[in-house]
Amino acid sequence: MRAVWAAVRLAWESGRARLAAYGALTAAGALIPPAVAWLTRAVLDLLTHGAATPAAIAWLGAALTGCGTAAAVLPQVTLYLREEIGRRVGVVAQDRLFRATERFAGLARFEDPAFLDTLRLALQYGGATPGMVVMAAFGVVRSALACAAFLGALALISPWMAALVAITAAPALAAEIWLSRRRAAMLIGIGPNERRELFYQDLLLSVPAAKEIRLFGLAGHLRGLMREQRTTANAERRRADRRELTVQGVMGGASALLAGAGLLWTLVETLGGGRTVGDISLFVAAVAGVQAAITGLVGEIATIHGQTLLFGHYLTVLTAVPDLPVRPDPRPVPALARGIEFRDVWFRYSPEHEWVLRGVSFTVPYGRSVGLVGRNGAGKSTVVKLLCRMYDPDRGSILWDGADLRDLDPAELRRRIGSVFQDYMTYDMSAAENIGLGDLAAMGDRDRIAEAAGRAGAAGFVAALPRGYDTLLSRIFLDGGETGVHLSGGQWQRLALARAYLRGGRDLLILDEPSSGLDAEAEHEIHSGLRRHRAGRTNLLISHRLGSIRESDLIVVLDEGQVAERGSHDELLRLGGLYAGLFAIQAEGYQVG
Ligand SMILES: Nc1ncnc2c1ncn2[C@@H]1O[C@H](COP(=O)(O)OP(=O)(O)OP(=O)(O)O)[C@@H](O)[C@H]1O
Repeated sequence: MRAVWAAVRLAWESGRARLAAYGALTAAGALIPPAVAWLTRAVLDLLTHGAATPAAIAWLGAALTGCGTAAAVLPQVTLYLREEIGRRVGVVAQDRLFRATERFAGLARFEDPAFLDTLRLALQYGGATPGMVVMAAFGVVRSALACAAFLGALALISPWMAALVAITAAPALAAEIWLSRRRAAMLIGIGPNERRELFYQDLLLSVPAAKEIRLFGLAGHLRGLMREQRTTANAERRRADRRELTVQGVMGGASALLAGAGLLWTLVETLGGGRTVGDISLFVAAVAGVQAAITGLVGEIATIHGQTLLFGHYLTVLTAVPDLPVRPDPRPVPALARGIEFRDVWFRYSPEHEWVLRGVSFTVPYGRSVGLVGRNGAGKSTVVKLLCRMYDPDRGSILWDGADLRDLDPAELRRRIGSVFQDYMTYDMSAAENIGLGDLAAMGDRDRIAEAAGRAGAAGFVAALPRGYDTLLSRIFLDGGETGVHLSGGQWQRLALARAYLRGGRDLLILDEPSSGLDAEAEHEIHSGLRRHRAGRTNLLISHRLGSIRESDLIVVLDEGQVAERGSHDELLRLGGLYAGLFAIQAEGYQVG
């Protein structure tokens, strides 16, 4: 009932007048068939008893014509309203769902397969279900009204028959509810298969994957995996369809037999003189009408039941507790004055995973540049994600001028940080938008965007694009009928850097492998720029290119989730440990002969 109520409220909030009009027209539509049956009976009885006056026939004819016209027009109007209500509810439901996902300040929810299944079902059914539930609820009212009107008419002729028809509806209702519960369980059960099928579909059509798929000849293999998921899901759907076919077939057959028996009985009674021709006409219409109404009623109730089970996933997402606890009265995030400290930080991505950070402690002092180095998988990017509070440490704390990040509002914290992530985004948007997304306030400020591009070494190639900053950087969309431009990896990386530069005077700049895709000349240029930009700014630079790290005020060496060494470049070389070893290997690689 909670889900039904939530769905109705959603529809109501999406447009009250439309919903009220739909309700009124539905009720009117429900009463037309019984009215027609009753009027037909009156016409037949007047004619067969020879008591018809022209005036009476004219009134009855006019009433029948009115009913016929309404019966012809109302379905079109209600259909339009139904579609319109569905569209409007869909917009509101989608908006609320995505707003709800914005409450997940961290990343953990999006890495939880069970939650992703729920999210997919919420997306799939959240928009359509409220409309369907409300329509079905109106359908219940319409069918109940029609049923009551026909049963009333039938009861006037034969109370026993009316009672019998009403009683036989109970098993049909129970059977339909059972079926709808099974169907909802089936749809939930095949959710993971459908999500995997979508994954293979996306992969097969994805531009970044296209090269490897073609070169390695993976298309057939992936298509097979996709079909496997569809076949598994289809087997479940087929089982549900067959179950419904059997149950509904038995129920339908039973009601047809009942109707036949009732008709026979009335005909026998008519032969004995107990009934009029009008009675027979009303009886036939009433039995058909009651059965249709009960079938409708049962179907609508089953729809409500099944849809609300699925709508439960939408409500689960809407009411899910945030993944990162945010204090109701978070402390303000002051401008950084002393520095950021990792204090004995332990972290793993979930209780099933190994520890990634094991007692990490170091400080990024205010105004200083810190380099973070280590082998692949040492935990460097994890440090970055924790700094941006995408996750909370399991033990220990990260302190912003002494304040635990857990006590700060993540959104406010992030406003103070500029960052280039290792897996930076490439947006299928214009060059200006690709930079402007770094600071929405500067999106319309072409001077600031151009300045950030200049500092990231992107101004030259952006200016050479067909429409400069307005060039669409995408080959998957058209821009005014023209295809966009495809950038090279290094060019994209410069735009990501420009995005970070656009955030300008943030308190902390984080650069995770900002030059990994650049050629030697560009890397030199970017690092000269970075050196100037980093000077006097609090920043953390991660790079495997130790040449770019060496000028950091402090270098922290991570090894298997622990701080193995720390010091300046010269100190670490003198130490002769991991850093010195890695540096020597790289330096050796640049020696000739
Ligand atoms: N989202 C995640 N879920 C589970 N495990 C993860 C996730 N991200 C990273 N890991 C694991 O955490 C460990 C550290 O990864 P991290 O990306 O921090 O390493 P890194 O030092 O940045 O490596 P690289 O130099 O290769 O970029 C790895 O073992 C990785 O498998």
